[in-house]
Amino acid sequence: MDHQHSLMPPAAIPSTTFKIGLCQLSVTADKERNIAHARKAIEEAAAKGAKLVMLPEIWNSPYSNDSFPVYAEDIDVGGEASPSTAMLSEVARLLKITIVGGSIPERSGDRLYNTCCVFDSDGKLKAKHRKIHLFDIDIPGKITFIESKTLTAGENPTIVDTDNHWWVLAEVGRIGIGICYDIRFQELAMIYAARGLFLPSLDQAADNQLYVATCSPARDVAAGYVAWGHSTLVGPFGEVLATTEHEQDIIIAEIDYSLLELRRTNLPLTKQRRGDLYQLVDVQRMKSES
Ligand SMILES: NC(=O)CC(=O)C(=O)O
Repeated sequence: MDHQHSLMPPAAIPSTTFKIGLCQLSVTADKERNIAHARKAIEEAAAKGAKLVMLPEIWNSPYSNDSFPVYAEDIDVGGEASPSTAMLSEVARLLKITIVGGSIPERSGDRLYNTCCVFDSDGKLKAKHRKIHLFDIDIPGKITFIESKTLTAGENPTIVDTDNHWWVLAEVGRIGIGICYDIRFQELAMIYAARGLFLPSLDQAADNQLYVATCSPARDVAAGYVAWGHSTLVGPFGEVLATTEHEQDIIIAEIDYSLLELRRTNLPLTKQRRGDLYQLVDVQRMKSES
């Protein structure tokens, strides 16, 4: 008897759909509470069927230059040095879900980054995206925020290929990661789209024929930086599939790959692009191929 063959899973056709959960979290100065609170929200999203769960930017700490060094964690060391990522890894493994862990302040040597960790359904750290475009802005009379006072910019776009376990019966596809201000730089979404991406947490859904999921902290008017809320899932025609208001909330919505394929067939933008007239250079790919 061919034992290896007998261990093969029964033939199953993976579903083209899966549910995503966007956890619009309230964030406080109490880090332990923030971690427990995020865990509860992830569990709730998974209980509602989400196979991919997303958190907002800086969910374990107030969003301020004073807080980043105090709340920062050494992700590479892990364990007690990084209670936030330890929680994400554990809950991803226990619930068999993929987590795009918003972002937390990361300490690496003498540098700090604004970093998103992605965990697969075995709880393994699949990718770490360090915010590429730092939020250095000055709107007179309204807001000045200079992230580069404390943070260092990341150097790479991040694309994650998630698992496709036969027992899960749905993969959550190829994900491109962007953190907040990264969303404003369309070249990043274009690079992600050019790499055949399914689901970036970035903008420009219709232009690049992608699903786009954005996840914000809940609005807190007493905070130093007041987030907008309104976490949203947008489909490949630019259609808003699910959204919310300012308050804490969990959005559960469906992603369907077959729709993505259909849209790309209906409007074959990739084939019609006039690469002979203009070109977007993927520096990361060029580096890795040279
Ligand atoms: N926090 C950010 O990075 C940016 C932001 O809030 C915005 O682009 O607006």
